[in-house]
Amino acid sequence: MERIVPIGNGTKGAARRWPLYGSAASRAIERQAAEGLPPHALMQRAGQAVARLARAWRPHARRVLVVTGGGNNGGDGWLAAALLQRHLRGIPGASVQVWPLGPTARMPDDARWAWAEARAAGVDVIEAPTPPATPADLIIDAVFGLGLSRPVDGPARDALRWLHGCPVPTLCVDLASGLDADTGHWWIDAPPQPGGPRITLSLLTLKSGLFTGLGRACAGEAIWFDDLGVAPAPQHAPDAWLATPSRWPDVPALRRAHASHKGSRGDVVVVGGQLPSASDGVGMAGAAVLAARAALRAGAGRVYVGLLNGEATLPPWDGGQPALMLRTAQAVLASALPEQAVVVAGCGGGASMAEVLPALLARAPRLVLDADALNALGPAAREGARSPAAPGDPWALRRAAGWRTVLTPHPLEAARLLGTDVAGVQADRLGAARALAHRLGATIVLKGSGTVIAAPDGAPIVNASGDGLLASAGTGDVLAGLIGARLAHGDANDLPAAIAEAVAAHGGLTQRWTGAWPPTATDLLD
Ligand SMILES: NC(=O)C1=CN([C@@H]2O[C@H](COP(=O)(O)OP(=O)(O)OC[C@H]3O[C@@H](n4cnc5c(N)ncnc54)[C@H](O)[C@@H]3O)[C@@H](O)[C@H]2O)[C@@H](O)CC1
Ligand SMILES: Nc1ncnc2c1ncn2[C@@H]1O[C@H](COP(=O)(O)OP(=O)(O)O)[C@@H](O)[C@H]1O
Repeated sequence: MERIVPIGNGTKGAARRWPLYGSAASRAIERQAAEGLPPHALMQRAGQAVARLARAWRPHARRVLVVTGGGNNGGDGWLAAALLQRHLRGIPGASVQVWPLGPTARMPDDARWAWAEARAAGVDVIEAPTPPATPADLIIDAVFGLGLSRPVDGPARDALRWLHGCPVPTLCVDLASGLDADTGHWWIDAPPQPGGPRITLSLLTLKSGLFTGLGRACAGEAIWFDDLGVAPAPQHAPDAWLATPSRWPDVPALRRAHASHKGSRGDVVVVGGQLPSASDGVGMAGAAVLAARAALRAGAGRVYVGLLNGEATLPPWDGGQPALMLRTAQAVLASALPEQAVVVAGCGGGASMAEVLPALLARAPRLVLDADALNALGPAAREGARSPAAPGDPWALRRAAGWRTVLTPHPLEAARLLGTDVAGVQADRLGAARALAHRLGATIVLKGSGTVIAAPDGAPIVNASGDGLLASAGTGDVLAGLIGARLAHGDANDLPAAIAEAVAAHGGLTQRWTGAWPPTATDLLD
């Protein structure tokens, strides 16, 4: 059994990728494993793992309530109840109660066997439609796991609303009941915020839905994993990969590179940051400066900022980071920077972004598109790869030339590109990122809790670092700058993996934060 998140303090430790599986692949792995094992072996291992973690997490819990459903997730709960009952037997005041939601008569074989074990162990079964009045020190949520793929209503919904709002430490078996294993969609019409401390133990496989969408919000403070002694066969391809942690930027390696110079670290140019004009008074230069500062902080050799709106007066320098080279976007376009540097375009670009975007698409072999550059993408991008491509279609030209295009949308920007809404994107973030990657032949970084990095080929990567402290203006600009710096460092043959390093490092910035006040985007770069 291993703890997967939160990532330990050794964030610079060995990078490890975990395979993530959806429900179909998990079931296939389970079927194949079960064929080679004695009856009920997997459920026995699952129940043992649940009981072991429950005891380790809450060693002083005396009154345990196990809430079970009618499938094998419930079966895991029944067996854990049997084992905890044996462990607590004879301790004054100790009790293990099971509250089954719905009839136990039609349970699958494994679960029926576990139910019989629990009855034989003498667990107390609550036969009531309403939650037990007896207080518990620990709740085990074993209602739904892989088997949930539609909204929960009726008595089950009421019970789950009670369970999730309960201020009692709760261990979720496989998944918090209500969470979709594939997507991280939440199937209950009540907020997924846990009422008390909570952890989740994923069994057999790590499910994709645990790490993106509402997965992390529902799973609690830690996600544990027990593979039940099963190694998936190679034919079971992962649906995604969990990336944790990042070794980049590798400060010791930069220190050791005695023969290096600023040119060998690579150049980044940020094009964006609309300066306020006399007519509209709207300025967003700070976003471009944040991206540029992030690129510089992460070790890019030279960082330029091309600010938009030539009518306005260009600030002479950035007082916080005078090493940045400020100029107008027109000056950038008049130079060879689009060809030579990694171009990060869009941060704070506003409506002016549309004026420079066509030139950047046509000239920049390494291009990161964020924010207003995404909003300025024309119908060619929305329609995606056309066959045959219209003459001059920049996307077709970029694909043909093997140029690198990275898009970093947040869910609303992704929704605009896909012609859907935020709910549509969030309901299946892996699917949305894959769809955009296919459509554009580009690498997509779909931001949010469990950022998804998807290329046109291969399984997406899901980022495990970061938390709610990132939810403030400007942190996305910082990410765009970090991705720019990572690409400028070279050695990005595996583009999604290189981007995942930058995304993981970005999330790691909040992990280091110890201040009493939440950090601003600038604080993250101190
Ligand atoms: N069989 C085994 O040996 C193993 C089983 N495992 C456990 O088994 C789980 C999967 O078991 P199942 O496939 O039986 O699925 P679940 O137990 O997750 O769910 C199936 C049950 O939920 C009910 N249900 C589904 N959607 C509902 C809705 N919207 N409203 C009300 N009821 C609903 C179904 O009628 C059925 O009773 C895994 O998540 C895991 O916890 C794992 O421990 C691996 C080993
Ligand atoms: N709850 C969260 N958990 C993890 N990461 C988050 C969370 N909220 C925001 N982020 C991250 O913060 C960044 C916000 O980016 P974005 O929405 O573009 O903001 P802005 O445009 O203001 O900079 C993204 O990298 C996103 O993944």
